[in-house]
Amino acid sequence: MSASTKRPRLKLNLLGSDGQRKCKEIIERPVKVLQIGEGNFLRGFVDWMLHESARQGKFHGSVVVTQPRPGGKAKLEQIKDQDGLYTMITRGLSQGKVVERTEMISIFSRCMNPYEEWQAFLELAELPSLEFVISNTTESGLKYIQSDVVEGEPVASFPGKLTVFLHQRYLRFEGDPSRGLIHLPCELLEGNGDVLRSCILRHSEDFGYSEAFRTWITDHNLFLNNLVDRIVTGAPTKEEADALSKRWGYEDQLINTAEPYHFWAIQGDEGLDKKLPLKQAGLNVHWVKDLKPYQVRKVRILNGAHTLMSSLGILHGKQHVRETMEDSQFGPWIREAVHEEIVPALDMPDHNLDQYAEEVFERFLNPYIDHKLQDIALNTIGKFKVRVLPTLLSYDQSEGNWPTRLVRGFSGLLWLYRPVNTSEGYKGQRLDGEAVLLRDDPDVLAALTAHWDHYDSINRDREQLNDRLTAVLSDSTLWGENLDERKGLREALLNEMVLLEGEME
Ligand SMILES: NC(=O)c1ccc[n+]([C@@H]2O[C@H](COP(=O)([O-])OP(=O)(O)OC[C@H]3O[C@@H](n4cnc5c(N)ncnc54)[C@H](O)[C@@H]3O)[C@@H](O)[C@H]2O)c1
Ligand SMILES: O=P(O)(O)OC[C@@H](O)[C@@H](O)[C@H](O)[C@H](O)CO
Repeated sequence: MSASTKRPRLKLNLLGSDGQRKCKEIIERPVKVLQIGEGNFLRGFVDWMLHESARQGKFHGSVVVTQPRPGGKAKLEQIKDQDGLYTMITRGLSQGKVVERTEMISIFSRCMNPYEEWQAFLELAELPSLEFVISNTTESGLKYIQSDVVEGEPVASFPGKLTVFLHQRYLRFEGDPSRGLIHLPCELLEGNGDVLRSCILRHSEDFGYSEAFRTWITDHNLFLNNLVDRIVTGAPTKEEADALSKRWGYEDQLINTAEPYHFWAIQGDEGLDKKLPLKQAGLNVHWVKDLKPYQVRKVRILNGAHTLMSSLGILHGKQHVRETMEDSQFGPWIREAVHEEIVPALDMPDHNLDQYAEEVFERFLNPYIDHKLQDIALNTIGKFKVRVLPTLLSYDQSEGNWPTRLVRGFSGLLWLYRPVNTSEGYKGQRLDGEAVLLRDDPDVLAALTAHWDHYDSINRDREQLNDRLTAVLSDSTLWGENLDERKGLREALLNEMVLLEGEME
């Protein structure tokens, strides 16, 4: 048995009288939030924010945390086992300076497994103090899955479960308009609030609930579209956790880590900050009238730069974002691509895009995070279509020519994604000849494999390359349109691909 396993588990009674008093003071507050999801992100973002606001005496409530699916109750058990406590480590660069902060988060007053405590879960719906439902169940969790409701049995899906929960509340308070809840689904889907409301309305029809209930849902519950942004990296390495445990004298199995940057844009009335006092607690939370610019800004600049650097970086043997940003050629190239090609194409002068881009670069350079290009490259064709291609196409319209860096990034992606189907999956090739596993939709990879079939990269025939490129660009199932019809694009890409071909060893 290692020394660390002998240390006691984090519990309230290990904190000393002052620590206990501070934590209890928050834990014993009335339940204001039902949280669906116990993952790293919610604990490192929303719960951390609520705790900060509570600590400042602004948010007078606590959170009941529940798990969103029948499997994976382990984390919930761990939270229960630690009296709801966990340590949050914030670290990275902020305005050029290294930040490292450790906080004890004590916002959870109860943990509940709705699949084993269905009745108790429904009883929460009857709490007069309840005001919010917050979730993050990944893109897979926030969707309508047809199901039936059986008295006394839990519904599996998150929206299905919430429908029964809201119906219980509606009945208990006899449709009182003031008892509706504020819903903040944090899943990374455009119009996440609208998606949740429509799932609930659909389930309520399936479950045979009344029209009056549906009116109460629509008129007296708020479903707020919102955009979250923070890189939450979860547990530290085992070695680091052991070292921390030694220093603290107890073991925390729920240590969470995140970057200092945090941003939450919520489409809703600023007056709601009275109920959810996050902005007034100094947190980077914005109540906005129109979420779209924030979404576009994040997807095109942050995610766009990630997608742009991933294929070209992998082709050149790079592993991580920071390493790519620190490279004397790639670093300036990415910065120029963003400032000179992505930002101008957005035409959003009032949104401090260049400043946002600089913040993004600082986040990319976070010395504590090794963000793998391979992970970012997962499903890259679909991501490129949404995160980079619209910029490339709109730049063309406004400037009348093709942006050289985005074209280079696109050619890197096309060069890497010339798949060969092997027994280990579809593989591409780096410039040094090393094989790279390509992780994308099998249909996408099969289509690309067919387009590049029998391509002879040894003899370097420009005409043959031109033919293959024509086939790939014309495949509108990949790009949403026939890109070969875009004047001059194929020629621009062809020139870049010939250069890449020349760099192959
Ligand atoms: N970690 C980050 O930096 C970060 C930043 C912004 C957004 N996000 C998004 O947040 C989501 C969760 O990330 P995380 O870091 O908390 O991961 P995590 O693995 O710690 O948590 C995932 C959570 O989603 C639930 N879940 C997974 N599949 C589900 C399904 N099919 N139905 C219902 N629930 C399901 C899990 O039970 C768990 O509660 C991801 O989709 C990610 O894109 C993460
Ligand atoms: O999470 P993905 O796979 O959709 O995209 C990869 C990254 O661009 C993404 O994880 C960002 O780091 C994140 O969106 C920052 O909030």
